[in-house]
Amino acid sequence: MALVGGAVRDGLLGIASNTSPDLDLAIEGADLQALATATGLPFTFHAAFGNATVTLPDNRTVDLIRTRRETYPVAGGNPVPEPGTLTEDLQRRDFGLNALALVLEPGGELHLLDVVGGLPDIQARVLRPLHSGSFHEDASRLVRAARLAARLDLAAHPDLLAQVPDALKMAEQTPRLWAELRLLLAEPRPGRAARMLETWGAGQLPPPASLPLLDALDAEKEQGVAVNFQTYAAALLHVAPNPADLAARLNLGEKPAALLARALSDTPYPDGSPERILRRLLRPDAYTPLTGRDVVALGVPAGQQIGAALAYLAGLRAAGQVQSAEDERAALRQYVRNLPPS
Ligand SMILES: Nc1ccn([C@@H]2O[C@H](COP(=O)(O)OP(=O)(O)OP(=O)(O)O)[C@@H](O)[C@H]2O)c(=O)n1
Ligand SMILES: [Mg+2]
Repeated sequence: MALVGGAVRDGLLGIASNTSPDLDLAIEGADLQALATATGLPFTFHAAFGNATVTLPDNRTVDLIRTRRETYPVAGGNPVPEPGTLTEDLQRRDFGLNALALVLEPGGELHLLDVVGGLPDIQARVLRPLHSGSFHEDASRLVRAARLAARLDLAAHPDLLAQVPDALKMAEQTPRLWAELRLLLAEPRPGRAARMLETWGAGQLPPPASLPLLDALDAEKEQGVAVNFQTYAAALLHVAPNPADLAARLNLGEKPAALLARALSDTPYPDGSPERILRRLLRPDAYTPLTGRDVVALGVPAGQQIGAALAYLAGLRAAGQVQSAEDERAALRQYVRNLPPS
């Protein structure tokens, strides 16, 4: 049994594992459904690969992985697994620094297994694919590389850069690439990850016009503003040539499009809300229209007249006759003067 993947990588890079809370355990020749059942914890079993994901009481997950070889009958599609040794399992992986294993011997002792020359990659902080067909077979690795490079301050090895055109060629027919692009939006700095892709010659994978927006959201985050996944996704949709198509590809659901519509509306939202964060970026000249309370303060009598006054303002706004809250106040003062005496 061996600990593999992100936890080993992050440990060797000296990064606290809270950036990668999920553990991957590779196990040779065992029935992982039986093993997961024996833990007494809730789990899901992935029959195609013989893997099981166990959920710990604190909600972290442990992936139990049956060690395997992989072949790609159709490039871009899912690999076909065959049972294999731990060594073979490490060799099928994406990058040198993700292919290290901390082996737990039956006697309890631990040792680090490096069958792909991953340790020098850790030292050089470099992302290196394990063979020259890596991105052709699985183009999603390009986006994984950008996510990791942005998160962990890693550089691209020349072997990676050489394969960028292969990944771009295969992008359309690699559903997993779009799933990784969705994950990119959940990274700590999605704008930085998108810029990595751009630097590597793959700036077209996210809609290119989105890069300044993603940068701006990263900058907000840097300032301590809470910018969530939905906000990044909405920004991406705003500039996508075909938003519905992109939302479907990235499996974004309805929420980001709905958030975008609210951000672009005139409805007031509290400071610091996703709607306001986006509105400030997408419509820098937008202002907060007057509300019922403002209207009462300006002398419109409570009751039905408030709705009528707000509708009057909405009409002016739609006609482009007011451009600021001050314009609205001025228009409303006029409106109040012209009200019939009650
Ligand atoms: N297309 C992929 C996806 C995953 N892996 C391997 O599976 C491991 C676990 O994958 P995942 O949990 O997605 O990524 P981590 O590297 O663990 O990074 P993190 O969880 O921190 O994002 C990776 O390290 C890598 O060895 C791979 O080789 N090719
Ligand atoms: Mg992981």
